[in-house]
Amino acid sequence: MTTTTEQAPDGTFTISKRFTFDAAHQLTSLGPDHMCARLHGHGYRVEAVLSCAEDELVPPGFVVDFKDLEPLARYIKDTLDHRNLNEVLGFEPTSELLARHLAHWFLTHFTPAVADRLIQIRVSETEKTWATYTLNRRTA
Ligand SMILES: Nc1nc2c(c(=O)[nH]1)N=C([C@H](O)[C@H](O)COP(=O)(O)OP(=O)(O)OP(=O)(O)O)CN2
Repeated sequence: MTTTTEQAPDGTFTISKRFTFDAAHQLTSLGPDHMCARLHGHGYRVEAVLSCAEDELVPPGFVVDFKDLEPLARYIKDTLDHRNLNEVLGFEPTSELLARHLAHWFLTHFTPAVADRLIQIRVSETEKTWATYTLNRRTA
């Protein structure tokens, strides 16, 4: 039987979109004995995660149109892709701090209709690792 809106369980919709870039970095504060203190590169993956309640969906049933996230792709390509992150970011470029940086950029460059739905930015340097920055959203 088809589930109608009235029969649907109470829940929250979440979407995510993945972006990729290649960059070099070194974590100089780790000290010379740590391999990540040496200049090296990663094929980075970034995921933006957005969420809203059912009554906040926009037609035809989107949290946000995936296409509307294109400015984040452009920022990543223009600013981070094929760069040395130590040269373009003003902080030690760990996955965690990069995730927070991208969340801040997202909140300050998207319209509220999109920015208000961001809940997480996730950054991966390798197949096995992810760092997540989760926004502390206050509910009224
Ligand atoms: N919490 C964090 N730990 C580490 C970060 C980070 O951003 N956040 N970054 C690094 C280095 O950049 C390193 O290149 C990646 O670390 P690691 O996963 O240990 O590297 P490997 O792929 O070589 O790991 P193996 O388990 O040996 O395959 C370090 N730590």
